[in-house]
Amino acid sequence: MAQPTPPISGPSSHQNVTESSKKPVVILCIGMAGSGKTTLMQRLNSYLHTQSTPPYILNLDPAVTHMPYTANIDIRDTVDYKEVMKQYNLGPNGGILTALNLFTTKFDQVLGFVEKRAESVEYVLVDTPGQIEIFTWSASGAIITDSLASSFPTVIAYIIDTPRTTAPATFMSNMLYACSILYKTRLPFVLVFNKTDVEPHDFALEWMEDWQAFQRDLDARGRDEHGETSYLNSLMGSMSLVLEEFYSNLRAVGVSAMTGEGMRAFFSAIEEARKEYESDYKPELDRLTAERAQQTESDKKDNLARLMKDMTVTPGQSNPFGPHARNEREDRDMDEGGPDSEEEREIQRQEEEEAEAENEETFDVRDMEPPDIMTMPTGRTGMRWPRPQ
Ligand SMILES: Nc1nc2c(ncn2[C@@H]2O[C@H](COP(=O)(O)OP(=O)(O)OP(=O)(O)O)[C@@H](O)[C@H]2O)c(=O)[nH]1
Repeated sequence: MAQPTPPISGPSSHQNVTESSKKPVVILCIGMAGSGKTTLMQRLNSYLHTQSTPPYILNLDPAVTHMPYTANIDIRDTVDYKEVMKQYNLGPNGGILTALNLFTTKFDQVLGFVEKRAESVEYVLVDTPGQIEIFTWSASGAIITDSLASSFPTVIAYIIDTPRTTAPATFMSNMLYACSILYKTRLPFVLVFNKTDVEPHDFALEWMEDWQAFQRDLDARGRDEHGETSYLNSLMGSMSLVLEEFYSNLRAVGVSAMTGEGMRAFFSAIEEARKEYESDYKPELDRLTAERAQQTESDKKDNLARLMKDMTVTPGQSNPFGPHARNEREDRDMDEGGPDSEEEREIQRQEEEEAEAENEETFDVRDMEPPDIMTMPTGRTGMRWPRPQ
């Protein structure tokens, strides 16, 4: 497991930034309901203020009733999820999801605002809906995550309620969920064991580092009356072995949103995750973008080739443009200085004569002196102008 070392000083000390790392790091706070996302957001916000690097804050939870910090952009200012529930006849989860969908349609504008502040902020904090699956398994959640990740170094902070994860089964469920989010987003990941003021997270670190320790604790708690391990325990034991690989790619930190403990370790882990974004995620993103651009270019060429082929007629086929495709004929006429058959030349001559005659008439009429109405002779018709030829 990747263990961050506490930094010498706070986040403002990251002076040796490269050109690309000048962009703010987006920290997406994701976690089960009640894990402490909102409280942690408040703690991170106040910590960053003490470090003189106030963050830019986005709130994507339309149902949050009490927010102990002020968000720069708040979904609740755009969509009222209760009104959405009423209008669309939805339950609370449907209302939250629809509100998020509606907000996502304007997310390019949100990105624009964040980009405007990119030079002046180091961190963008994003709070997500309490119902974790609304964000992690919805199309709008994926669009928001991808949009942020394609514009800024983006890191997932997966927040875990430590006191409620001491049971091996709960721990395993939580880790499997984290694993699914990691594989879905492929973004750098930090496991944040929150509420360490109530329960230190050492047990979790031990379970993650040593699957046998997990197995031991599992066995100690989960034997039946005959002293045998249950099927579920064997399954979890096997899974912990499988998850070793997953753990080895993670950073885990313990924090207390309540007391502020662990903030330096948290930002140190975020900095490592940012580097991982630059070294792993960004090149892959650039490669995919280049690949897509190349694909679009080759699609364009294919379409053009197909179009040209469609316009070229084979003998016996009718062609609305005559014996040659229209553009081909025009090109040929221009290249060769005009039509080559006697008939075509005659047609062209007639056309030129007609055009000339027309021009002359127009010229005559336009260039004549306007008549003096008073001296104009009037005849039976009263009109002698223009002068008859
Ligand atoms: N002791 C302790 N309590 C905490 C800590 N962080 C959060 N809490 C408490 O946990 C409860 C849930 O915290 P929230 O911040 O509302 O959690 P949330 O994940 O935003 O909740 P949802 O909005 O429902 O998803 C609150 O009662 C907090 O006071 C912590 O570090 N230590």
